[in-house]
Amino acid sequence: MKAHHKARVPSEHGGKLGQIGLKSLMTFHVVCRLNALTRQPMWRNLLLRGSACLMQAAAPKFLHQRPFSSICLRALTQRLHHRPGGAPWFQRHQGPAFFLTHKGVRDYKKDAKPTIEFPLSPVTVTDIKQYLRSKDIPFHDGYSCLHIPSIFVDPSPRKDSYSLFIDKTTGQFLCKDTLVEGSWEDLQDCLEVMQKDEQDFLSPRVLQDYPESLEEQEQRDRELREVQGIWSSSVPFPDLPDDEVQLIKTMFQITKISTATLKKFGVRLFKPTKSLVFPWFGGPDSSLKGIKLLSAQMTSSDAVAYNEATVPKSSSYYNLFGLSLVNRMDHEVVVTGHELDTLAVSQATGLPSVALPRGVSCLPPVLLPYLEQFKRVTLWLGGDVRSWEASKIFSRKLGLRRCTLVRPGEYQPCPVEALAQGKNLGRIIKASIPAAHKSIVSFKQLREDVYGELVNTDQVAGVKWKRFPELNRILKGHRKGELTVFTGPTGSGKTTFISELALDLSMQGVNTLWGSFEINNVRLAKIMLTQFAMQRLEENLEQYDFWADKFEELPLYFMTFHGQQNIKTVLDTMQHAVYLYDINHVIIDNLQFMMGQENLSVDKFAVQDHIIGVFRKFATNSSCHVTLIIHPRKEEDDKELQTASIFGSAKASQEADNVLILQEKKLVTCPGRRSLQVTKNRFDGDVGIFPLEFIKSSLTFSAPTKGKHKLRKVPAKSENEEEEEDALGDAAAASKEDGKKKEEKAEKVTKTRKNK
Ligand SMILES: Nc1ncnc2c1ncn2[C@@H]1O[C@H](COP(=O)(O)OP(=O)(O)OP(=O)(O)O)[C@@H](O)[C@H]1O
Repeated sequence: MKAHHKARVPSEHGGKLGQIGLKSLMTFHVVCRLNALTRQPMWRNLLLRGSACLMQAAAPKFLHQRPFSSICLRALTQRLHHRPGGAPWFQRHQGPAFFLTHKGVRDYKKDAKPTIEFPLSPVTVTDIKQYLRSKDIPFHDGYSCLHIPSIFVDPSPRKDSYSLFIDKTTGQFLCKDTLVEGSWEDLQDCLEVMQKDEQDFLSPRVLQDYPESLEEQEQRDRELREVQGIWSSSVPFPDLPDDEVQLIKTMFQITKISTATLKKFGVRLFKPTKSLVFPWFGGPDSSLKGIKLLSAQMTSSDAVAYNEATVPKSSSYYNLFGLSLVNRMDHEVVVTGHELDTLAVSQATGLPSVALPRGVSCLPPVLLPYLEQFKRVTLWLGGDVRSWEASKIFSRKLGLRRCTLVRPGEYQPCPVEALAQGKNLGRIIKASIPAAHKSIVSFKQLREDVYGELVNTDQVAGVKWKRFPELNRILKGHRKGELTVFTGPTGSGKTTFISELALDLSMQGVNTLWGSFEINNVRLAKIMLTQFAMQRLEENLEQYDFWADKFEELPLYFMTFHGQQNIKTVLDTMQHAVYLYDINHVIIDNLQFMMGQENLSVDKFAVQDHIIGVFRKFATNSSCHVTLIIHPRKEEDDKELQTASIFGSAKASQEADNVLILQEKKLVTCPGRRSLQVTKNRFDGDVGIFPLEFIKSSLTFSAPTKGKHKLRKVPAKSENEEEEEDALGDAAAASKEDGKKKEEKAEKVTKTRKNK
């Protein structure tokens, strides 16, 4: 059971399910409108407003280079399978609009891809409250939302129902009675219309009843059929023969979960793939909105590895599993990171429990209204450091004062494991610690944290790169809350390298936000997709859809800024993305382009220092890693870059936790020889350098193995070059122990060579 949590991360592309017969499920790509906990889309015409934009990799405009307005801000949260030759996304959204008549024409679109706006000037909770007061609208100040009486239901029969929730951070609203939702501006519009026409309420039909396009309808129907098809051919546990139930329970290592619990939560078995089926019931009629399938597989170390797949796809699967069993009067809930954990908590404690749809990777704000009723929320997301970090971040969204956290550890694994080990789950929950912490703490309060860091050193060191083992040896991993400064000579491949570095992390579930100020997002996507597919897709166009579909699955988001930007706008957008998508890594490429050229002539160092300070603060406060690409000072042809070569004052390297330099060996006759040098590593001090081999066809930099590297350099190199490369190779291999020494050796060799 050790690998239990690691195993929970859904396999990159659906894993086993895809291979063993659920092909249609895995390749099922639709434009869907089934975010049915909340979805009755009422989206304002996004193209009317906005400046900058967040965009997910899934957006077809991103992948297919369609013309689009650069002024909209949208985060596409739905899957979209768009084939070249198909109708461009923007055409599909020219569907019928509904017009409200005040202030001229205002159109509401039935948008098949719900988009989340980032307002020009972000709304604050004070603005919302002031506005509500000015309109004489009573409100309750909730944890994450303000609650007001719904304007979409007749107020006369249900006077005290505060069923409309306004997100305090974004202003996004949801009426839980009718499932009408929209932006803060949408709500203001509705209120204005209502008051102008002296109405007590608006019919939700006004905002919902307009036809969707044929294509949208077909896709939706297809998806529903898929959900219903799988559901109806799945068997409820009580209907299965005992020996089969036992077999399945053993397979999933849930022998302690009773059949009664599985029945209570409506879990079924899909026999063709031996998958557990978790239903998503939602909407006012509690109908079936989607399903999650979970398959289990034994690993070589006798642990169980889980693979999961959802319909609709994970980016629009908004099921808080267990919510349908929660009573309106329940004031306490245990939030888990997995459906099986929710079964375990419920069975062992009788407490209401819900599971997050995408585990520890994110808590979408769209779910927050459903958690408002709880006065106490216990977050027990798993048994590893990642779950612990996620619970701290999620508790901020949920409101610190009502949250308590179960600290993972040897004696407190994830709930289903705790149940298997015969632990007292009720006691563990009772012992959970308050999320709100005072700013002055004693060692007594810290000692558990310190102990946790000592026993989980590997997890604390962060996410390991799969393509850059040498970097793992030096930096130990990619950690939240750090600032990395990356530099290298002009045109040396900084963007290309960081693109692969970030891609590697996002393939391991690190939610990533790109701010590419120099090259446009289509070019960037092309580079990343090529690196992802590890081949020239130009020559294999028939494979494009295959790779694009997989690429869409990555938690990658892009700001659509280009060229000079106001730092506050950039920062607001980053903050917004962190709230919406639990971003863990932001890449700014590059500082000089973002600052713009005109600034450089004023007090460029002061401006740069200010910006670096702002990013540093953001990284720390948002527990988010920021990678900042900075152009070097004027490069000298015959000199390697040093930390001091970073453009500006010393602030960049002082503030940074990590300083990385892409070195280009100018004197080496063979072009393209690059190496990556780590000159600062605040985590454990190890520094070092290792060679990179650029593979042009795949645009990848993945470091060659030492043997391979040596083999390659044999024929056409001079003695000195060989000597130098040996030094670099050795430095890489031994960087764990004595990175500094080897680096010196490499430098010495280079210097000797130059002097000659
Ligand atoms: N090691 C390499 N050898 C040869 N060509 C490379 C190498 N790395 C990247 N390139 C190519 O060099 C070009 C410039 O790369 P890239 O834009 O990543 O550099 P950069 O350092 O970010 O540039 P800039 O200084 O303009 O920001 C691209 O066409 C890329 O494919």
